Amino acid sequence: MSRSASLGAPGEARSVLAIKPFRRLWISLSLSGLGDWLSLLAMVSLAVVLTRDAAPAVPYLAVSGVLALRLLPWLLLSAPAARAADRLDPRFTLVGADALRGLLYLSVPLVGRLDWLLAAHLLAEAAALFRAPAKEAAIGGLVPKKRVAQADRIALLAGYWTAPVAAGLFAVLAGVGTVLGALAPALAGPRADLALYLAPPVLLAAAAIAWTAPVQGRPRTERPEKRPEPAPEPAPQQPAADEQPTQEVRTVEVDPNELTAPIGTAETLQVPALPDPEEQKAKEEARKAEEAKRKAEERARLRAERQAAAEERRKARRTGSETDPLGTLRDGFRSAGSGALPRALLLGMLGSFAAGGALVGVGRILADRLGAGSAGFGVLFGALAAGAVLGVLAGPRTLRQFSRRRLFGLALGASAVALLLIGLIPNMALAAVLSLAVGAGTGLAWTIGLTLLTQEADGPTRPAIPAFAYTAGRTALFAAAVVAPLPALLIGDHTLAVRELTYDVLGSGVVLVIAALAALVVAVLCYRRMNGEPGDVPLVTELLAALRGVPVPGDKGAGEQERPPGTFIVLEGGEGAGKSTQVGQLSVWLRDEGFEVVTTREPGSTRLGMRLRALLLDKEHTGMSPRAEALLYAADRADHVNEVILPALRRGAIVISDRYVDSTLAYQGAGRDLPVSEIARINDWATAGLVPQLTVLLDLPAEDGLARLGGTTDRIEAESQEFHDRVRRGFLDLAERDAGRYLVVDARGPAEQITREIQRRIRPLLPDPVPQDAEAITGMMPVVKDDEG
Ligand SMILES: Nc1ncnc2c1ncn2[C@@H]1O[C@H](COP(=O)(O)OP(=O)(O)OP(=O)(O)O)[C@@H](O)[C@H]1O
Ligand SMILES: Cc1cn([C@H]2C[C@H](O)[C@@H](COP(=O)(O)O)O2)c(=O)[nH]c1=O
Repeated sequence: MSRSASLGAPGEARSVLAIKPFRRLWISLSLSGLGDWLSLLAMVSLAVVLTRDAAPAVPYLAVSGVLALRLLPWLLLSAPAARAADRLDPRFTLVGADALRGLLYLSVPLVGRLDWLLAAHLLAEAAALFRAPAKEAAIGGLVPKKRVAQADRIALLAGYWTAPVAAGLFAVLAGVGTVLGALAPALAGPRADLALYLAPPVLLAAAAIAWTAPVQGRPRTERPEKRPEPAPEPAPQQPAADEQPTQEVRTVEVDPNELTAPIGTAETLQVPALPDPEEQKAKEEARKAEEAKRKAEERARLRAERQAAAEERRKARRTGSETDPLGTLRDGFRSAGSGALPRALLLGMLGSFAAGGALVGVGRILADRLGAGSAGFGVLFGALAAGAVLGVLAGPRTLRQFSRRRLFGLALGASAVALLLIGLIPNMALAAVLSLAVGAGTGLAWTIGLTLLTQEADGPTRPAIPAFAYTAGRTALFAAAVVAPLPALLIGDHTLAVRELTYDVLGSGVVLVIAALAALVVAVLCYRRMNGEPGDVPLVTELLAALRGVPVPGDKGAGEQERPPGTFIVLEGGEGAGKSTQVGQLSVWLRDEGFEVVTTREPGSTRLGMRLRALLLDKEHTGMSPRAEALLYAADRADHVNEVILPALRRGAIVISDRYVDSTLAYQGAGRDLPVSEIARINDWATAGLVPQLTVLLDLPAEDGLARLGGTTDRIEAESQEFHDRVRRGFLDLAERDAGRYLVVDARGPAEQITREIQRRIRPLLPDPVPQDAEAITGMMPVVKDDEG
């Protein structure tokens, strides 16, 4: 199955990053992302360090508070912040927000008090909310319109590849700080931890680079959408007030024709001096009237453009995870969460993020209990983030031949088991390795889940799915991280002693065990929902075959041959039922979805078939013996399967055939009154047992279908009304006997409605999503940071 190229393909990323001004902005965004992660780690760590000597409950509450301050402002204040940021200059906003955050985070270890830590963290988080719309505006001003989507995605990636890097740096510096503290007591203490001072310079560097990036210096609300046509004659006078660019636009190194730019100067008429004052006055008045009219038109055009731009922004807001997370969640649950499969996918994805969130929430305290302090937290966090990135990247390539749905459930289960072991075995090295596994399972499940969820969604709601999933995932992760320290506090730490053996029961460990068990239940539920039907190939058989890269033996539906990987769909029905119409509609839809689709029909889709078709339908052969007729149709089919259908299915294509075996069973069996079982046997042999996964029967009274055809009739169409009635009943009998394989549709309805009904039935049969595209979708992996995702 072929799929369209992904936005995130490396070649495309390179081509967007080749735009120098954007590259500079991207470096700034990446540093800002790095600073985000570093500051989160530093604040959580410092909160624990500063409260070490307080009552035992305080460190837990402090960690919970720090994490809550990352979640709540984003959830509740993003929309008003975005509205305010729309009025600000994007460059100043980017620079100001990062510089302010840098200074705030620098002040926190210097002041060294929990109350200031929380206040500064809140202010910094609030400042960060202004960055998302500014970033959006900046990107729009730096790259050609057609590249904006790619640039957005690449900017988003900056938000999560930086996570493991930040955690690694944090762990190393925290380790170095510990060693220095041991060597020189003056360098010990909460304020001396080097890792706490890393975020500020990184954020300040991000601000400095954003300052030098040629970001278009105008608020988003004032950015015109289109470059105007140059005026035919340059005007000597000033344009009207609302035509003036609000600020000078800096030159950027991209194709100027593709960029947005300010409205140009107004056009005026050159008026030659005339000797006759009356005539001159009349001409002057006409010129003024003309000019007033032109200005009014220009103003109306500008107003319409602004309204359209504002409307576009409002629409974007509705799905904007960064600018309206609450709205995104509300709309997303409504559109993506209906149906058993989407619900199971969402439950699994959010469950695994919540489990990962629990690890983030108790990670710092757990690392302390395991004697690894800030460095240990950095390692746990880094392993979790690196695992998630690996899971996302490897997801599409993992066990390509294995069912994605089963793999989704298995990835969730593996992640839950790894978390369970972290909770049960209090060992830092093991916890680090297992955190990597938790992250990888979560990342893998995320990739698969998001792709399946997108595939399940209806066309119009589809584009909003990644933003929704990202917002929901991030909310689940942070909500779990905020809550997790609280039960850990209630449970407390205990030591169990059985003779000489002791076992440390850590409150944070118990929380992880509880989270893991909940995640395991979710994994089992999802696996059962995803696992297809009874009679499917057993899991172990499929897994072993996928690991060895060989076809699955004994797969359901295999006849004399192994079942090819593609999908075989047949449309059946009487004359004029609308089969060709629906084949056309379905192929357009599926090609749009990125699948390779082969449409075909019987009789007459091969060279031999064309000759057979001519023989069969030619009225010259009226009275042909029914057995000869059945055999000729079977002969056409044998050639058709061999030449067209099987090769396409082996390539993994979706084959949609207009008529197949059931037509012979209905026409020659019921219509000509031949024994249906004998015809079935002949056809089974002719097709080597190839049975479609789905047969759509378009059911229509025979006279209605024949009336639709009009014009001349062929040998079969010209048969009596009774013959066609028997054919119709023949089809309905077949459908009744094999209901699982059939979809019977009332073909009297409008064609569009029929298409939708068939689409609903086909969707679950579609092949598992294939890698390349999944990468485009999974660029939305939720991350713990805020604005770049
Ligand atoms: N749902 C529908 N409602 C009304 N007219 C329809 C509908 N679907 C198709 N038609 C019209 O009916 C005629 C026959 O449609 P179509 O060729 O798709 O049917 P068919 O089943 O492939 O016919 P045949 O049996 O000849 O292969 C065409 O003119 C088509 O535009
Ligand atoms: C496959 C098949 C077809 N027929 C009949 C049904 C139709 O009258 C023609 C095919 O023409 P269409 O308009 O292209 O559908 O052939 C049949 O009698 N038996 C068959 O197996």
